[in-house]
Amino acid sequence: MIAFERVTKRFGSWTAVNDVSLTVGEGEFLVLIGSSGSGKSTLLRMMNRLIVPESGSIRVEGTDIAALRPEELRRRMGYVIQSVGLFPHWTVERNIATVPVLLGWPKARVRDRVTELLELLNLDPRRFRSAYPHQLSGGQQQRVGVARALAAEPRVLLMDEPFSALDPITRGALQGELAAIHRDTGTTVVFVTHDMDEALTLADRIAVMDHGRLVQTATPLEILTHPAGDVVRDLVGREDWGLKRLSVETVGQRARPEPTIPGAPFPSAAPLHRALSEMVARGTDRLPVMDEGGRPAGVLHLADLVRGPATSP
Ligand SMILES: Nc1ncnc2c1ncn2[C@@H]1O[C@H](COP(=O)(O)OP(=O)(O)OP(=O)(O)O)[C@@H](O)[C@H]1O
Repeated sequence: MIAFERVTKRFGSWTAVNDVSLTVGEGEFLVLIGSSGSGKSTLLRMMNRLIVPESGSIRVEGTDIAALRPEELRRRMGYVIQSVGLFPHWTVERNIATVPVLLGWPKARVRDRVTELLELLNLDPRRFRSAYPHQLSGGQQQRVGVARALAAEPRVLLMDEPFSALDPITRGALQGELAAIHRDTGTTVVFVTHDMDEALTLADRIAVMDHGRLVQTATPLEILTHPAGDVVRDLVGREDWGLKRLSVETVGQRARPEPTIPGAPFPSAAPLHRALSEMVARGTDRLPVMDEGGRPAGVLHLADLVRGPATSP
């Protein structure tokens, strides 16, 4: 879907991105992570030609983007940034409709799409359609920003620290909404963050950057169990490594196929660290598990949380 081959970008004598090769698969959720100044945003902005590399090639769906007009490329890619960047004198509806209007969609189709997106992002269309950005909370503005980026059904969504200015509750809610949108639409997502918990929650694969170089690209579980070096180890953090380890596997992956037991059933899709918290809260060492259809799906034992692949902080 997106292929970087030996891409380098310099600003004067500073090499912001250094000889990076990276492939993002169709429908993949790739998270770029690294310390401040490591080159994440520069790498992301090269995907929609906001920044042009010195050398190397970037192909999107097989086409070298150097051969495409930037506007054409950007209309095919949604882009969400931390500061949202909504047009202040436009209503929510007009903000979301920006690209569909540019593309000449009929009015009724634009209106239906805005309604659909507001509902998808949990914003009541009756209340928010005609509101102006300054009348919205930060979380609501960010939801509108995501809706706007999705408006013309882009195949790629580029997101640069989109939720980092939000409080933890709103941030968690938006992460959940984004994960659902990704699952339901199959949109390819490239997401920049410096928060490892956010990366572990959202990513199919995590690409770790350090001083302009790509130091590891791997699944969340591999990043945790086989970090490529101290840079990755430090990003993961050594203190609550065990809880992070539990956050990348689901209850369903560890539950035993046993007849269910009394008690409120716990969802099999939930991460294991939530099950641990639930056991502590309930004062129990076993939880009945249910699948997405509400059917019994075995029992999770406390002992199941400490078995599994070898660990490596
Ligand atoms: N337009 C520019 N002119 C000069 N230097 C730049 C420019 N843009 C980025 N840089 C430099 O390139 C390096 C990488 O910047 P980039 O924004 O990609 O980092 P980042 O990993 O996204 O950082 P952060 O997490 O702080 O946003 C930094 O040292 C930055 O100062």
